[in-house]
Amino acid sequence: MIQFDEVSKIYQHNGSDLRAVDRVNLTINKGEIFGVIGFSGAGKSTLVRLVNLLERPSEGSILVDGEDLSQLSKPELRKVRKRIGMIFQHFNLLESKTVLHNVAFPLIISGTPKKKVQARVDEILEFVGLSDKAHQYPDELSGGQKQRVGIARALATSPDILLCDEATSALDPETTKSILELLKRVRDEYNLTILMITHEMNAVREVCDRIAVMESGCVIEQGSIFDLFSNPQHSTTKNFVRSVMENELPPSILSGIEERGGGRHIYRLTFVKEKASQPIFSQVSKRYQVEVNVLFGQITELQGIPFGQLVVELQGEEKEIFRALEYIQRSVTVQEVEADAG
Ligand SMILES: Nc1ncnc2c1ncn2[C@@H]1O[C@H](COP(=O)(O)OP(=O)(O)OP(=O)(O)O)[C@@H](O)[C@H]1O
Repeated sequence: MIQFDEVSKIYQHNGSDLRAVDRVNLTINKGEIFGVIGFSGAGKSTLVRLVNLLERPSEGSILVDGEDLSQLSKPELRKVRKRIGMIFQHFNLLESKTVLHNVAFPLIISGTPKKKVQARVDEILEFVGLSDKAHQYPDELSGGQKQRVGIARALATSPDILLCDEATSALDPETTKSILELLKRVRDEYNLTILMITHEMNAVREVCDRIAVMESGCVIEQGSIFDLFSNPQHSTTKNFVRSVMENELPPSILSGIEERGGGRHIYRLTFVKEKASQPIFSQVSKRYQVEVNVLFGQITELQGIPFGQLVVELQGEEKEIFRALEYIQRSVTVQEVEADAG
């Protein structure tokens, strides 16, 4: 478990304080894949580097499995760092060493006996699917293969925590997918806690259990993937969600309705799991004197679970519309669209 308690990192910039990380509170549970998303400069890299004390907090404390690493002596810290692996956007491999040597490196410097090194490297290269590349050099590998080496190296010392700093940002979408699947397998098979930072909403959507959104050093919103995708509160979160799911009513449709005038009863319905495929509208039309006009919608998957959003206009007498709404609300989340239509 990783706990951030009122953590700030303050740099000096042109003689004044720059709060790269600003009073952050976060709890990342054991075995969880936790994503931190934010635009460039939001403070994500600084946040992740605070976990293994590549940066020291200026204020607050970070507990790793209940232990405040900033209180440890240097030898103690070296020991603890073996429990925290890290992978990077540009892989940071030793170019003059083979794949085998790159993965063995953290084991060798921590004094692991030679026989054990060989066995562990074999095992971990097999896990990441690179057994046949053991004697090749990084520049003979694709980006995805290099990141697999990065992951193998990070896992060599059997850590409990894996920190991922924009691990898929240099990769094409297909390779990104395969690396994210590998990270999921890492969590599932080794029960690691994974903290990944990224500016790609697609990456967090694929693998994360929960996410935090950062802006100007602060965590502005956090929650489960479902919470943040179905009901983002902050405008920055809405922008990220929009980058992977068109969930706003297109202006052309909205202005068409406005031109027709009269009262508008437009709602966004969010369907999750099995409810995404329920024939709810035929039920509504049968039970109430209401017409359901679907304006816009899509069904997608979040972590393999159906997730849909529909924007509908309900037409009929006010009283009937409200009764119909009450019925719909028993199955799905309903929001009025006017609030975020602009
Ligand atoms: N060593 C440093 N000294 C001074 N300022 C720094 C230092 N490291 C980061 N910063 C500043 O802290 C802020 C947050 O930077 P950080 O790299 O953590 O953001 P980020 O969200 O990871 O962005 P990116 O994705 O572009 O790396 C930025 O304004 C950056 O310029």
